[in-house]
Amino acid sequence: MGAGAWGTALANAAARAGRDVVLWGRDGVAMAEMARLRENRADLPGIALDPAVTPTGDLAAVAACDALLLVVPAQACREALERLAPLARPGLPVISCAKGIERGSRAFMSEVIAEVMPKASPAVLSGPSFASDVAAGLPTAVTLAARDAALAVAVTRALGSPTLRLYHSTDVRGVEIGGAAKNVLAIAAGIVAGRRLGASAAAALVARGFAELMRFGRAYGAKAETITGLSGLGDLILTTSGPQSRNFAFGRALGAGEAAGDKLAEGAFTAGVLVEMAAAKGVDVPVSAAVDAVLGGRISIDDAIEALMARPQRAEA
Ligand SMILES: NC(=O)C1=CN([C@@H]2O[C@H](COP(=O)(O)OP(=O)(O)OC[C@H]3O[C@@H](n4cnc5c(N)ncnc54)[C@H](OP(=O)(O)O)[C@@H]3O)[C@@H](O)[C@H]2O)C=CC1
Ligand SMILES: O=C(CO)COP(=O)(O)O
Repeated sequence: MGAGAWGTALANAAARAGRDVVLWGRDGVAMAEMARLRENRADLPGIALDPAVTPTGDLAAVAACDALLLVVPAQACREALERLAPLARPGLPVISCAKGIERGSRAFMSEVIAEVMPKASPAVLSGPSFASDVAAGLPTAVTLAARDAALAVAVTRALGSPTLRLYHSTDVRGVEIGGAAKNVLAIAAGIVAGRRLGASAAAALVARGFAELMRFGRAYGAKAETITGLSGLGDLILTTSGPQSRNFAFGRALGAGEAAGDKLAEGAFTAGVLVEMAAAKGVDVPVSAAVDAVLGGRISIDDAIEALMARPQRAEA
């Protein structure tokens, strides 16, 4: 469910793993066009759809599947699931591939799934993986987590291929936290690049960003090995590395004083709720808080940088 860049890339990846794939998008006309062209021209131009992928706007075709990959933006997951819920069978594995936390409810995606489809079996797929890389069949490794260990292994087997390697885990919360938080930190890394603060500042940002990701993860029950794994450190490295990341590109435009464009930057939606959740547990997340304050117009970029540098000296932790 979700026929954007990542949904289309995962459809191709699943087909490459030998699955028959239904790719559902909410715009029936666009899906008919995708079926005719055998390409997602808007979000993944130049990549042919695998013959085993069937684009559709018909939700009933989704409900008939053995497993569902939920690949709409985090803030849209609840609405998408509410449309599907009346048609879905009990026990349907629902694998969240979105990277974010729901605003207002402060719910992680597995919690949204459990609320809207209490009889489904939730799982989460996350890790360093640009849609264009996965769609092109470049070697990629991600984590698949489900509280039900057997489900995590089964999905790993169903989606794994010579170019997509999945590691299984039962640390659902840890995998969700890494995917959501790294987007906020990627915006910060982009701002550093856009402001031309230099390679040393960029490295310091990633290291201190990782420290706050660790603290936040610990407070919300993540395992340390998950935060240091593919879905945490791995994805943080990828998305803070350059403008192929939309979150980084969004931050870079902000830092350079340019218009940010209209591509999805999940970190802009997650920053505020992440900072609220950190405050609720007394966790210090200065980089994310600075991003949130800049996005909210409460501080200028230059003042935010100055404030980060002027924080009281402390032991490194
Ligand atoms: N792109 C990437 O490299 C990766 C992305 N992700 C994550 O995957 C998620 C989706 O990202 P991505 O595919 O790249 O984003 P895109 O912007 O490319 O696509 C989002 C898709 O979701 C659809 N959509 C939006 N709102 C709804 C809704 N309420 N109901 C149904 N469909 C909806 C959009 O439809 P419409 O066109 O009609 O608006 C669009 O097809 C994000 O959380 C992202 O962080 C994770 C890993 C890699
Ligand atoms: O999550 C991603 C790669 O793992 C994609 O990052 P962006 O959404 O910043 O492009």
